Amino acid sequence: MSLLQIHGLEKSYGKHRALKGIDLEIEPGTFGLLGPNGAGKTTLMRILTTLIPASKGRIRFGNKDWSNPENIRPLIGYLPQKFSLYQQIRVHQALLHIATLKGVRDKERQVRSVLEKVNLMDQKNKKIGELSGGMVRRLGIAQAIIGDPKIIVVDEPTAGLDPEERIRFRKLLRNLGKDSIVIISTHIVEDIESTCHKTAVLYQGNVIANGTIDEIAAKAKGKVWEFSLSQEEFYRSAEEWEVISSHKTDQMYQLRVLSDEEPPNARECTPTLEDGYLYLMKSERRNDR
Ligand SMILES: Nc1ncnc2c1ncn2[C@@H]1O[C@H](COP(=O)(O)OP(=O)(O)OP(=O)(O)O)[C@@H](O)[C@H]1O
Repeated sequence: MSLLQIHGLEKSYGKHRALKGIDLEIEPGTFGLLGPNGAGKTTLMRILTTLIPASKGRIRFGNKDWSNPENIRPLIGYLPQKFSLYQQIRVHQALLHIATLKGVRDKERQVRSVLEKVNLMDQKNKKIGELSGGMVRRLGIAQAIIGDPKIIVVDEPTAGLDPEERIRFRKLLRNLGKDSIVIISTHIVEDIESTCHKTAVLYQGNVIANGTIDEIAAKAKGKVWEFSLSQEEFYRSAEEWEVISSHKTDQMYQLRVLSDEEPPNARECTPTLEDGYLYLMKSERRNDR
């Protein structure tokens, strides 16, 4: 399957430059877009899904080019962050309607197949208003994958889901990545870690890192430490550290911190994606000052 190639992509809203020259090559599989609020993730996804045009730059997939959005739309499936459909319509009926809008042939078979993929067969006669939040997200994926799009774009996939639904939904995204490009945009690091092969980190309209999960995690190599403090020490000195997490064991507090220098009595840790991401953010913010 082809690569999705993004070159020199820029987007300005008036004077504000939301994307400042994005270069990315995305291969089949699950790909993460990670970044804080305002980094430009939604803007990039809206351009990818042809909802808005870029100000500059080029996107290509095989011999198809985004300068002609009509040709691109059948390639794309999109699950926006705030997805909803009429509450009174039944699941099966809603999907048939979407299949019609997408001009899909063999609608009944397609709808059956997507219902099976997202595990909603048992709910097919339920009204949308009767579904749980997790089921609505899965219905969102079902409508996105009708018509077999080659590129599936998912915004904040697990926002508002309970832990069990979150796990189920991540598994579904991994499965979709077996035969399409799945782009997942989020600021929830765990979603990317448990779903994606590769990820790009966006910050203020630029890609500041791009690589495998291990490569991004390794950005914090030699900077992540664990050590214990008594309760008294914890209250006195925790503020001095850039704490990633802390938990209490008996009378002690165990801290995981980011630090360029080795703290006293600390043990160096293998960085996770979250550590790498936090270190990248810390470095960028230091440069902004
Ligand atoms: N329609 C618009 N008009 C003006 N500025 C906009 C518009 N849409 C986005 N922006 C600005 O562009 C920047 C990037 O926004 P974008 O929504 O793409 O970021 P994001 O990474 O998706 O953030 P979030 O996680 O908060 O959705 C922000 O500074 C935002 O205020």
